Amino acid sequence: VLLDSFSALPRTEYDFVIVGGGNAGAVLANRLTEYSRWKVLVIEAGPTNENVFNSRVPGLVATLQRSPYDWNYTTVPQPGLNGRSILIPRGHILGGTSSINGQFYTRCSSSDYDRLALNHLSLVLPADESQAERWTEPADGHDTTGEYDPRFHNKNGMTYVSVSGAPQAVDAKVLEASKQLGGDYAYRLDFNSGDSLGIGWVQLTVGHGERSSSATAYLGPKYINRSNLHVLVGHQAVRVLNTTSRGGVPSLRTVRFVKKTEPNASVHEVTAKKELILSAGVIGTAQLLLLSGIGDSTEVRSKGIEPLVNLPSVGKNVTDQPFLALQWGLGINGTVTPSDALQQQWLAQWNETRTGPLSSIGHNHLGWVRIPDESPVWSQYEDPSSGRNTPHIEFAFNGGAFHPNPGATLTTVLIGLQPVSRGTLALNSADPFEHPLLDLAFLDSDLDLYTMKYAISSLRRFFKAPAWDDYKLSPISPPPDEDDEEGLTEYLRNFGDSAAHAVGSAAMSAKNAPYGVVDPDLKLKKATGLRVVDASIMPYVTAGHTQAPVYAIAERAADLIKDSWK
Ligand SMILES: Cc1cc2nc3c(=O)[nH]c(=O)nc-3n(C[C@H](O)[C@H](O)[C@H](O)COP(=O)(O)OP(=O)(O)OC[C@H]3O[C@@H](n4cnc5c(N)ncnc54)[C@H](O)[C@@H]3O)c2cc1C
Repeated sequence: VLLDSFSALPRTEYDFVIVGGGNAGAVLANRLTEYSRWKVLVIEAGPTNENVFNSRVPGLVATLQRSPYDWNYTTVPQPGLNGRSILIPRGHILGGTSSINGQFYTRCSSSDYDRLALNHLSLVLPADESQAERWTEPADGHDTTGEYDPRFHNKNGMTYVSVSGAPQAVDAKVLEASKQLGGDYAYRLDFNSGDSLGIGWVQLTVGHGERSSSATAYLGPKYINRSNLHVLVGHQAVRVLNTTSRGGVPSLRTVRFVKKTEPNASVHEVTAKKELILSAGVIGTAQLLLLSGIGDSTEVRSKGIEPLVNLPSVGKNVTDQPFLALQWGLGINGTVTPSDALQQQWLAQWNETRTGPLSSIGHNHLGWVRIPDESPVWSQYEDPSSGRNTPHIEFAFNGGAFHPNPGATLTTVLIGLQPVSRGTLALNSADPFEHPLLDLAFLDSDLDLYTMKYAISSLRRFFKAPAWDDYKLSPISPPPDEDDEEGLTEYLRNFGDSAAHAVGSAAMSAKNAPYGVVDPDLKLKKATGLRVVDASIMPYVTAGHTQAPVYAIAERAADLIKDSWK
């Protein structure tokens, strides 16, 4: 049941209280209320996703950033980006970041999951993740034979996943170049099969032309209206409280929260009889832990907060992937430049039939490449990837127009998938409404710089395939040549950005490890009553986009929680 005021809550004790109705939180809300005797409350800071039109239309994704549905975080000045501060979006809406993200569905590699599989959190690809997936046909209903491998997909899960339903002229070029070059660029029938290397068709969390988020899938009408589920939107958790009077191991089952629009009005508290679950995301979860005195005791005390659990790893180890967009002009006649009139036409088509360019996101292929084993870089650095089926870099191609003719420009996105730079999240102050200090340490490591340079040169090699000849591609604001090491470094520092895949601020570690925030069963170390389930628990970023791994973690966590209490 969706609620927007504390006074509408019938009780202040629930079996489970989940902070954050985001990508992971919505999964838990659904799975834990499958037991009708368990009463579950979700506290979500953002508004409901219902009737947020731009979140429903896949192709309007860019309009959700810097909107009321985005927390609008900014990093501190990044030395690796020549002192620039960059925007870090996060979903501030039911469904969390799955309601505002790019909708790419990338499971990453099977060895990424093996590496996450510390003891109990044994994620099996695709078993755990596939509970999330509801494979469906693309919006345009085209024949998808040869565009994915049905052996790896599940039609009976929750979140719609489909290949793109809006073809572009550039698609044929990408495939032809892949065929001509082979090797690193060979066609991969399905990069969500556990082996992701090569170039293949994108898979998107889109069903019947609409975004499928954790909110539309796991909190759709037949779930959110369960009488044992209350979803309180517009309320922000500000502190976790210790309810043990006896001293000793803290019991962290009570959470304090306020209505976002009236932060100085009443402060409310609810208690979980069984567990309090933090699913507030890589930024929200770590900030809430620190605000509660859970973190490095000296650091929290310096902000005027009484230390509660000394866990110095809270807010450390934050890992995000560097990103670079490069544009290429086409030296041919007959290209299409998207205009307002075209956009209106596309919108009308979407409104009428849920088809057309806005039923997709502009990227129809992704490429996944490894830095070769014989690269001299490996004599200096350890390979940060989880295994030999795992890429170091990703390319995405956006052809600029959904038309028989190509767009006037081709945009390529490059991502360094396995960064070794590690950042931090720290409190700015004890005020829960002040954004934390977010330092993602982009391009601090020389290996991360090398990886991005490798991505640029690999992309240039791809564009040397004869398939591209008749497009007469010319780079717009191009990076310097390969042999200009310093110029390339400067270019990356001036134009590098975030892929928005941060993880690791409340990382999982082995049970008796002297570092880490949660045990492999995702319970907070040195306390009882509290689990963390979201992207913050990932000690490494998986080699791809992070929503599919978050679904897998949340589904697995739901099973662990059910096993503990049923
Ligand atoms: C712009 C963008 C594009 C992306 N594109 C892709 C993509 O195409 N494919 C992909 O796989 N991944 C993508 N990602 C990453 C991916 O979506 C996220 O890693 C993932 O969804 C995170 O899930 P989560 O459950 O950890 O957090 P979230 O989904 O962010 O959930 C956290 C929830 O907690 C709420 N919250 C936070 N603090 C509080 C508090 N104190 N009290 C109450 N509620 C609180 C938030 O409002 C939010 O709803 C993208 C990310 C961004 C930002």
